[in-house]
Amino acid sequence: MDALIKPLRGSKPSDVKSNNVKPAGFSPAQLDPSEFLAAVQPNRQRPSRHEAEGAIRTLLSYIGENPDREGLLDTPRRVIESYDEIYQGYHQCPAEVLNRTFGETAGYDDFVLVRDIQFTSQCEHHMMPFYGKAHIAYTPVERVVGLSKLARLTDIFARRLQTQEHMTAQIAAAVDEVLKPRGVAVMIEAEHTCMSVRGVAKHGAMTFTSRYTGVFRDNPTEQARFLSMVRG
Ligand SMILES: Nc1nc2c(ncn2[C@@H]2O[C@H](COP(=O)(O)OP(=O)(O)OP(=O)(O)O)[C@@H](O)[C@H]2O)c(=O)[nH]1
Ligand SMILES: [Zn+2]
Repeated sequence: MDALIKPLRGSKPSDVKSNNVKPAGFSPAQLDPSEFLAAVQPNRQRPSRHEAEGAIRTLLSYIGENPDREGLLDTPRRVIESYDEIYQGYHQCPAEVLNRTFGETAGYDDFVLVRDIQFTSQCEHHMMPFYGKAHIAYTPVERVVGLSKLARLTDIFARRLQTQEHMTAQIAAAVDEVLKPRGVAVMIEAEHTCMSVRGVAKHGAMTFTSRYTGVFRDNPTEQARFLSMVRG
């Protein structure tokens, strides 16, 4: 558990010398929560910022551009800065945000649902955005977590290269592992730009994924209540 509470990496995204980051491989059968939370592989050499900006110059040349023309001179810097932002989840610890809980709940024992948590993530196949809403419910045992922390948790996993299935499972595993509730339900609905602005080019197609544990998995009534509240 200690390893989950500590930040995944000690370094900031802007550090020049630090370990490389890489999402763990995912197979749907992989149910060990610690696997979901250990999302980075330490001890890999991370390229310097200068090298990363050089890679963007290479890409600019590849698409047929002149990286030395005035309008593109600062583009490699901007792109790497935007990468630091949209991939900052590799440097944040899911367990840390869920650690602060409150015990004065006057015996509240129903589930807590935070619906419509908007997020943007990046698909790991094309490095293109997918975006939508996450709905997260859990049935607390004595202590509850601050509501904003479920949104922060969503962002931590969204700000990594993802598949929607992996992100759904990771959120559920993190809540399960850290809060140890009676059950967790996570549903994500999202549009993938790799499917709308390129390739098959189907605008508006929405993908739904869900993951249930504990009472939401075992009790059809709880699952139905969750679904009806998510649908509003
Ligand atoms: N299951 C899953 N698939 C995804 C996700 N994001 C993107 N994909 C899909 O990943 C697949 C990659 O397929 P490939 O055939 O390897 O790549 P591609 O030639 O670019 O595929 P097309 O998108 O069909 O042009 C595509 O079908 C994408 O729609 C996701 O979150 N989950
Ligand atoms: Zn994609």
